[in-house]
Amino acid sequence: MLQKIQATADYIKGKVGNIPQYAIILGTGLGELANAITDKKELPYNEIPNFPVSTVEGHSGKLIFGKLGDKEVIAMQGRFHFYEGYDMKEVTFPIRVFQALQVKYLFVSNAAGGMNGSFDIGDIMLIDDHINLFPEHPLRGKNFNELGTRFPDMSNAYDKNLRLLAMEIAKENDIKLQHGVYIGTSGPTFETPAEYNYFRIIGGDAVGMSTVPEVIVANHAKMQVLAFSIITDIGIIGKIVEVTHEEVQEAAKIAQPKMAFIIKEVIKRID
Ligand SMILES: Nc1nc2ncn(CCNC(CO)CO)c2c(=O)[nH]1
Repeated sequence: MLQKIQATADYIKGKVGNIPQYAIILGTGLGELANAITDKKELPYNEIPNFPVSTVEGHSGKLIFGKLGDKEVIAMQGRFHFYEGYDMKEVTFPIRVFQALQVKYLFVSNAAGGMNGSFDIGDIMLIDDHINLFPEHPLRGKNFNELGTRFPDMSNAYDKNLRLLAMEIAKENDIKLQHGVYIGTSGPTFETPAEYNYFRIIGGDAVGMSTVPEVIVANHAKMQVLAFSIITDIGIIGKIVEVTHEEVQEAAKIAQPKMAFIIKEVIKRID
């Protein structure tokens, strides 16, 4: 695995030269932030050795290098999901490549179902913490000490200082910013009413099918992580809420400019 990671990192370095320390994962319907990147260089996933290929509508499948404001960034336009059939090492392979490229900060976005009654569709939820309900763990198996420790600490998986900065920026710019716990599930089915109630009872504020594996590996790699969910539908305990991928994409599009602004401002103010 280490050879594959290094070969992919070397390929990317050969293609784009200097490597930024900021990486962004753009989730469903969240391509807006990519439009804000200037001096772009794009690498389609299918041209990058060892990279999986995204199969989900709304996940175009390319690495974008460029500037967000005056900071160099790497953006993943399209991510890999466990439900597509990739194993957790494949789902998180891009994070290992970012680690090999010396990326220090990972910004993650996703579309998620709201479970907190105070949320509205289109809200942005700053992720404070997660509950991992995936059936497979990205760190299961042999641990490579050069990648990280066997038993990583997860007490600050969503970096507190970055979260405080994001909240400060949202307040300064009158952007409503919810916050809460993200529940990561395998999908591809949306949750049943009983699962929905279970997720809420165990402390979830939003539910989705991504983010948790990437954040675990990013913490293993000692990256600082900041993550947001765009709330695309709101379930209410006891009320059946029908969800479609099209509605998810539509709702995400509405909220993404605000999320893009916050991430851009956070990157601008770091260091
Ligand atoms: N209720 C609910 N609403 C959601 N909106 C987005 N997602 C994340 C899943 N996203 C999939 C399907 O849109 C595409 O990756 C979910 C979810 O899992 N549950």
